[in-house]
Amino acid sequence: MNRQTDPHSMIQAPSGAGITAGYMPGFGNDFETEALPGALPEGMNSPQKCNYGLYGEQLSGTAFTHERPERTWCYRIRPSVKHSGRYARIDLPHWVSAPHVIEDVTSLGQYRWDPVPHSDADLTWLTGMRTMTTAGDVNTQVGMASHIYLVTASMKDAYFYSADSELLVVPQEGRLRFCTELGIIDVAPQEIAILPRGLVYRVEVLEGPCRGFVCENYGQKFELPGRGPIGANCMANPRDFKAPVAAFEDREAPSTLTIKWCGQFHETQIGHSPLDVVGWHGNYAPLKYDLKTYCPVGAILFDHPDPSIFTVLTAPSGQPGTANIDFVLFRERWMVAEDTFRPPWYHKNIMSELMGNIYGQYDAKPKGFVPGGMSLHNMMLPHGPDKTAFERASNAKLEAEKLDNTMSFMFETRFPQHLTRFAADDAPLQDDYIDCWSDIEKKFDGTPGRK
Ligand SMILES: O=C(O)Cc1cc(O)ccc1O
Ligand SMILES: [Fe+2]
Repeated sequence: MNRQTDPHSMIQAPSGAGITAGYMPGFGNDFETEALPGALPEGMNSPQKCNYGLYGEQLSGTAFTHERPERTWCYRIRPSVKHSGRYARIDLPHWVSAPHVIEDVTSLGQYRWDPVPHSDADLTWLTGMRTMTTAGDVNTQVGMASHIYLVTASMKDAYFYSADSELLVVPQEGRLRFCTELGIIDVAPQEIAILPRGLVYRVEVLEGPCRGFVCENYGQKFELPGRGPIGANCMANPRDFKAPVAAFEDREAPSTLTIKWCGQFHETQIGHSPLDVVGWHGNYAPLKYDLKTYCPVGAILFDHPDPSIFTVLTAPSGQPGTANIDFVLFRERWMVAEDTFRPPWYHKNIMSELMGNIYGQYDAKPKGFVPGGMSLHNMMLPHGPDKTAFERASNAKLEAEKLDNTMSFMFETRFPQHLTRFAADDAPLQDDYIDCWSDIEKKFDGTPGRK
């Protein structure tokens, strides 16, 4: 075991070979991992004294009485209560929580934004978060918020956790490192990270500038969708999700811990790094997932299935089949359906659809929906292919065609999404978006026959 001498570095298990992220496969597994041999007690959770003088501490992500509890036992250098214990309210005006309905902002509409540009400012994970929409209510743990992050600076002696939410991070540009209590997760575009509620972490820039999307889930955790008749394979496979191996910092340094709690931000001071968990076991852990391992299943003869066929993760709302949030991925795939209008159909949906483009071109919108850009088709508002996509798809010679150079996603929630002031006024809203449908022509002339 190598002990790093750089006070900012982490001791890494099991190789000690420096700062690299190591992972264990599986979604919802009961993991166990230790950065020093014997850090985990054998066969029990609360020995009278722990090895190495560690403190045992449980992080509960579900009620104690939940029928399938999600919790992790941490063995750490100091218990988490060892901070100043005084919380001072701070302002992060761009990170907004539901309910947040602004009187003079109209959320009813079809909206699309160009990528939010970077600025010259040094922005961290906390100061670079820009809320676009909110839905539901953070206080009752229902709904979500969508954010864009613009991050150019690492957090230094600064840590964060959200008591309000689980964060689903979808990078579009740059590479980020999440140094968490339970280990290190690195993410790049075409990967995602899931950071559970209550987990403390610091975010570092590995390669900047970084831009991406965040779905802040106020409700029940994301889980893998039941695959029903599809069976046990394809879509997202559990083994492709990776939890980090234990890694810890033994570092004395005056530090700040920021907590998001009921939509407000509070700071407290701490004299050491809180990333001091030497070993842990349990099933409540951060994860990463490579979106390129998502195996899409689709129509192999005719017609266009509902986009739920592309669900990567779903966060239940308590009403079966009606998610608080579905995370849906539109990636490269073959289009083979015969005598079929292949792009998404025109539709209205009770769910609210917020989309982001990770790279390439989306089939329903060949122009205008660009990488880093977002769109919102809110509850029960009609949308569908633009004029160009419609004409092309209804006249194309239907051969097997590979949809290449495409990766977009959707955060789809059962709740209407409300625009923030930033989304309405500051972000690059495309005022002419709805014109993409304006010259769709009337083809009906009363005579039968396909036109
Ligand atoms: O609106 C969208 O582009 C997303 C979407 C895609 C699709 O294939 C079917 C329905 C749907 O809402
Ligand atoms: Fe849609």
